[in-house]
Amino acid sequence: MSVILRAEHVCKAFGGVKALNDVSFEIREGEIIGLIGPNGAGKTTMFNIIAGVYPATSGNVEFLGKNINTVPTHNRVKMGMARTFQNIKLFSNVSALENVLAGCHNWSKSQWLPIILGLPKIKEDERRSREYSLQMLEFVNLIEKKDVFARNLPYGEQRSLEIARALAAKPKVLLLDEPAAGMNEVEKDALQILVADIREKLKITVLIIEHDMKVIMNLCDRINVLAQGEKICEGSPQTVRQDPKVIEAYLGSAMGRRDRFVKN
Ligand SMILES: Nc1ncnc2c1ncn2[C@@H]1O[C@H](COP(=O)(O)OP(=O)(O)OP(=O)(O)O)[C@@H](O)[C@H]1O
Repeated sequence: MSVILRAEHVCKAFGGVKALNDVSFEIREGEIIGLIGPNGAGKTTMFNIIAGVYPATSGNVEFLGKNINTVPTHNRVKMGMARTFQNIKLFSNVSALENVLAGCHNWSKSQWLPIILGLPKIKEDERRSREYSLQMLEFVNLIEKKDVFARNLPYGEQRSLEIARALAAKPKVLLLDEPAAGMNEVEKDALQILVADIREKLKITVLIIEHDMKVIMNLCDRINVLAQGEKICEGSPQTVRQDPKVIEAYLGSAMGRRDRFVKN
């Protein structure tokens, strides 16, 4: 399996706060990789650097063998990177289908002038975008809700819709930022099946930030653990679960988290 995404010696400082210090890891094609750590560990900062929200202070990010340090976010999407957000960012006053359609824009060639002119090529593009969006809604089990406004969907379905919109971009890598946050146990089980299907059926590589240890341990091939901006462990769920540094980091940040590692 070839390396699809690589972070090399990434550092990020926000004023005096060192959010990331010399963090390196790589993701191979077809893997589901976890990025975990206690609150403030630097997970979202790492995600934002990978997605191009802001640059690293130093270090490199490579995607598909190319250094992307200076590639803007929208071009990373075009290259094959899509993400969801910790706080859901849907267009709340439009339908589920229209939300997913918005995710197709990076490969659909539709532009406003040809649409107004009603050119046949654009009609064909629109038809393909709509067809693909419906397929993605079906994939995340929301086809019945295609005409429902995003804001009227239950929380778990809003998260699924966000995933469908990211999938509509036809990514090679999907970045999921705390997809299980706020979900009940039934929704979490469905999420695990969905993420496994994204890898198996759509052949998309996944990087996932998640606080829910059961979800992470069940899904991931390998896990990278951050604490206070540094990578303290990398390995299989089994390795990470038993690593004293990991247990210590979680214990240090919130008493009781150790139980979650030991039991799950
Ligand atoms: N834009 C910013 N400006 C200043 N400091 C920031 C900024 N973003 C993050 N930080 C700081 O960087 C550190 C890492 O934050 P980050 O959000 O990456 O952690 P996290 O692991 O995602 O935490 P959580 O699990 O709570 O979401 C924290 O100390 C945070 O306060």
